Amino acid sequence: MGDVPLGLVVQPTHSRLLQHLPRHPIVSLVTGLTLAYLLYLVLHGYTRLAHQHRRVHATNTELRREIRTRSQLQEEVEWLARHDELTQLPNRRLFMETLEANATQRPLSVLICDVDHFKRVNDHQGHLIGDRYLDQLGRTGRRIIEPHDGLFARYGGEEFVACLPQADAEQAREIAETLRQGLQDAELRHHDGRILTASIGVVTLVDGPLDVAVLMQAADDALYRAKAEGRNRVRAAPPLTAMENV
Ligand SMILES: Nc1nc2c(ncn2[C@@H]2O[C@H](COP(=O)(O)OP(=O)(O)OP(=O)(O)O)[C@@H](O)[C@H]2O)c(=O)[nH]1
Repeated sequence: MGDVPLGLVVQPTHSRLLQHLPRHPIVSLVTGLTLAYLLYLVLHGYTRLAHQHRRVHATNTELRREIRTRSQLQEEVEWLARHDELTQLPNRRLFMETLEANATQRPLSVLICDVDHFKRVNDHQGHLIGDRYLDQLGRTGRRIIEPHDGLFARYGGEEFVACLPQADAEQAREIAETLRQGLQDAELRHHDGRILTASIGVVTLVDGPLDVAVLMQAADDALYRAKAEGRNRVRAAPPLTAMENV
């Protein structure tokens, strides 16, 4: 007191301390265990969720890959339905569809081109060389026909066809002659050194409705004449008008 500082010392007695210990240690234990269990549940749930998330992600990736593969296959199937695998050219089906799509175009010309004595190539040089020749003839034909807004297609075997919307009889004949010359200039040779050639039949629908069978028959007749008259030449059918085309 006065200048002497006043100090206060608290010293609980042993019995007092015992009074503040939990009265029910079992309650504390259960609470602790419950909390630990809840923590375990939370952690376990989180781990399971993370695992499921990874699985869903992997399944999604796999699904996306599968969809990509299927749509590529689908595109391939659709392409093959309208193209020739050997030459990559449009096939007969696409050619026919193109004709139908141009049903109202006048004039509308068609060429049929048949390789001369092609059997000899297969017989003397083998089918593989024959295939390679068809491929090269296809490329040449495409290069010549497409700039005229035409479609060059493989009709089957060693026969090719071209659809030339808007080409009149004179133009179609000129294009056919360019094609014949171009195929010859490709310089594909028979076993004896002779150059491989082709014969071409041409027809033009001038007016009247399109009858595909009539048009193709007329082109075929012209081709037959080209063959009969010595091959390696172009022959044109008389232009088809409404009168002839019925
Ligand atoms: N290598 C090969 N040959 C084919 C293919 N398609 C058809 N050919 C062959 O083409 C030949 C056609 O022969 P032909 O119809 O007798 O006609 P050509 O020998 O060309 O005689 P002409 O038409 O009368 O000038 C056959 O030998 C067929 O096997 C093909 O995809 N690849």
